[in-house]
Amino acid sequence: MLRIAVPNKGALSQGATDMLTEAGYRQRRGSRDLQSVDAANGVEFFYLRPGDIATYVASGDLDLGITGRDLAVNSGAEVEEVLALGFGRSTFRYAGRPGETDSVAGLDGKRIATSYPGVVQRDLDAHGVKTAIVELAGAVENAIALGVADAIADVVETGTTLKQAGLAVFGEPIMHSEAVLVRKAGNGTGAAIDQLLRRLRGVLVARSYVMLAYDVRAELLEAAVELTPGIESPTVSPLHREGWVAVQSMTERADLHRVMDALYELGARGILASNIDACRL
Ligand SMILES: Nc1ncnc2c1ncn2[C@@H]1O[C@H](COP(=O)(O)OP(=O)(O)OP(=O)(O)O)[C@@H](O)[C@H]1O
Ligand SMILES: O=P(O)(O)OC[C@H]1O[C@H](OP(=O)(O)OP(=O)(O)O)[C@H](O)[C@@H]1O
Ligand SMILES: [Mg+2]
Repeated sequence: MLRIAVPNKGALSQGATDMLTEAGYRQRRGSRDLQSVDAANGVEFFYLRPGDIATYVASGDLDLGITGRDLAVNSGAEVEEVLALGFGRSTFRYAGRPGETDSVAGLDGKRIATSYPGVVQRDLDAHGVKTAIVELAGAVENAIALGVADAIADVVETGTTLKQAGLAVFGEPIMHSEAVLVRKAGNGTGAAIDQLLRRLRGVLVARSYVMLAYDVRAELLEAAVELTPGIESPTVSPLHREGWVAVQSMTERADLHRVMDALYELGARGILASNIDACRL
């Protein structure tokens, strides 16, 4: 059986469970279950704290894990990314009181509070700055006002928490993160892992593409296909109406309305977009 670690709670938990469910895997029934078996697919899931997952996977006890890229780096565990999963996106940034601590060089000799000391130390070393790290479990934005640190480094998603604390980001983003599938560094794959990867890639494609169908006069086909090249090649079928063809092509969701408008202006009609529920490419 393939053994896979999944976040048991927190910012990545629901996204991970949703993605595995869409990929056809049976997930745990209750939010307190620590393990579940999907016998039909030959997979056992272990629900662990997201920050611990890279450590379990690096030890070789579990084959794969879903965690945050920032959490994996922070752990220092020897894992490698197999697939980026497109949810749980965040940036990791320095922040301080505007006008007080507002540059990375200015951190020298100061105190920085964070829940991700591994990520921060790596970045401070790269900048050649010596800064005392104050490790806190959370609500790091309070650390400056409460006098335990001069600056912070934390996950920023919308920026609302920083704004409410009167803090501003400075320096370049330390890292961009999202949920990732990891395996022990140097481990190969096998048929079972390859099948899981195909399923997860199928979910990513189904989420980011739609199936676009339209009718167009045959002489406009080449111009239309330039707008909708698809992934491999569009399907073109004859229409009963003389001189017209029907086209089907996978189109990126993010681009959908621009492409539909351009097709309409070109002369295409009956332009329909539909969701893809699942796919294997
Ligand atoms: N708004 C957010 N807050 C926290 N983490 C986020 C957010 N958006 C995305 N993430 C990502 O989620 C992961 C952190 O999840 P985790 O469950 O450890 O944090 P949490 O939801 O703050 O839980 P806890 O407070 O119990 O630690 C990181 O990979 C982080 O980049
Ligand atoms: O940019 P924003 O959208 O405001 O999101 C980022 C905030 O969310 C997280 O905190 P969380 O709610 O997990 O609390 P914690 O600090 O106690 O972990 C993170 O640590 C930031 O504080
Ligand atoms: Mg948190």
